[in-house]
Amino acid sequence: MSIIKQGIYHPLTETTAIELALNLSIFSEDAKLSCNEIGDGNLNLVFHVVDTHAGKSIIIKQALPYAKVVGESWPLTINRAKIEADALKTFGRIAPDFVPAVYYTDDVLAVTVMEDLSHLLIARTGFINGETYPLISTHLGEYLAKTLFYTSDYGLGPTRKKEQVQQFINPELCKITEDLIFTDPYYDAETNEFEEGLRPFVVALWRDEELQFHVNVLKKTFLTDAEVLLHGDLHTGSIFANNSETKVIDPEFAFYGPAGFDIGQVFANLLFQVIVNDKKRDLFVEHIETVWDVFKNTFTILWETQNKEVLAQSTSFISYNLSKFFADALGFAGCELIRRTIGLAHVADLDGIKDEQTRLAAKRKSLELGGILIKQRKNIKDLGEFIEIVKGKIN
Ligand SMILES: Nc1ncnc2c1ncn2[C@@H]1O[C@H](COP(=O)(O)OP(=O)(O)O)[C@@H](O)[C@H]1O
Ligand SMILES: CSC[C@H]1O[C@H](OP(=O)(O)O)[C@H](O)[C@@H]1O
Repeated sequence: MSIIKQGIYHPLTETTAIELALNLSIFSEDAKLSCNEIGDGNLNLVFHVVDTHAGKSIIIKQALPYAKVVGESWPLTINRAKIEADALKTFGRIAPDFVPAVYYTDDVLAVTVMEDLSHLLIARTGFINGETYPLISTHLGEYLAKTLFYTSDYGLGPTRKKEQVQQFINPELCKITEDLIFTDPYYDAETNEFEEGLRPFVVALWRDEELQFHVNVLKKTFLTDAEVLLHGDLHTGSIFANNSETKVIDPEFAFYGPAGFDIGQVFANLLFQVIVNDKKRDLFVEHIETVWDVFKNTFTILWETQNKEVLAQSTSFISYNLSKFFADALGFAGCELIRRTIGLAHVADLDGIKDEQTRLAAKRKSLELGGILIKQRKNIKDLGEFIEIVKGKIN
């Protein structure tokens, strides 16, 4: 008898996840499946279902009706599973090399069944273990250029674009970002978490009116600039990699926002390695340079060859757009550095440093660099100047 209740949402267990997998005809009827719940993110359940005999496996991801990291006291729409599945399909059509295949979705169960990427490692974990993934920045530059161009008015045309804006309305997940990235770190909010050794720097940050003005401006950009379909949470914990492949997962925060947001999150999460990884610092600086160079070159080619807007193809207009994306990206990178240091959701790059003084020094650099990028973003004229500022702050 089936133990999956039809037409009703309920959280899966390892047993019911196997039953669901068998019902999908991905495995043979007599397959002996094993299943482990492997979710280590803040929000969802992730089941790894394996048929060892046939050498086949899948991932079943399910949204819970609350944020897993906090519990049932933080209710959260399960519609995020549909947003994530739709975004994976959209980005998968645009940049198939960099996105896991989606095999099946169920909006009632809030389930997405997708390609198992277990042969790769989460990039943040790989970096902390000493990997540098030589192709990751080339791949991310191409992924960003394609997804951000082909979902814009210029790549999609204004009518299709408006339909997609509607499809990806995602207020509850956006509100998390609005609070955790653009609001809570800048006052004494309950959600903040930081070590006492940082308190004098955090209090100074709460009193910094110039910083708050610029964060307000960046938040307004995030709230109002519906430029492109964003991944919306593009940190190195949302990227699987090895030395030849890169795959971007977990776009449940997808919505139409400013292109610089995804680019800035990539910059910031590479900057954490620039800050903490003394031995391989230069390689991570090069990764940041490569992300921007590949993004800029690929985006420019797409703009010049695929543009749906007759009048948009002037050098001055592409240059205007790239300058806006760059300045926004620097500001959003600054916000990500600060919120991952003192806000609710931290990063293992910083928190995993065992020695207290080394850890506090790294966190101070993250806060200082974040503040500079937020305040100076419009004065930093190019990539070279950005890198000079980073090196000046870190060394
Ligand atoms: N397609 C996949 N293949 C293999 N493992 C995956 C896959 N998707 C997610 N995982 C595993 O589950 C973890 C949590 O997934 P993620 O999508 O980041 O969840 P959350 O939305 O809760 O942050 C990842 O860190 C990874 O270990
Ligand atoms: C309560 S959500 C906090 C934080 O978690 C999300 O990350 P992930 O789903 O990758 O674990 C996102 O970054 C949110 O800001």
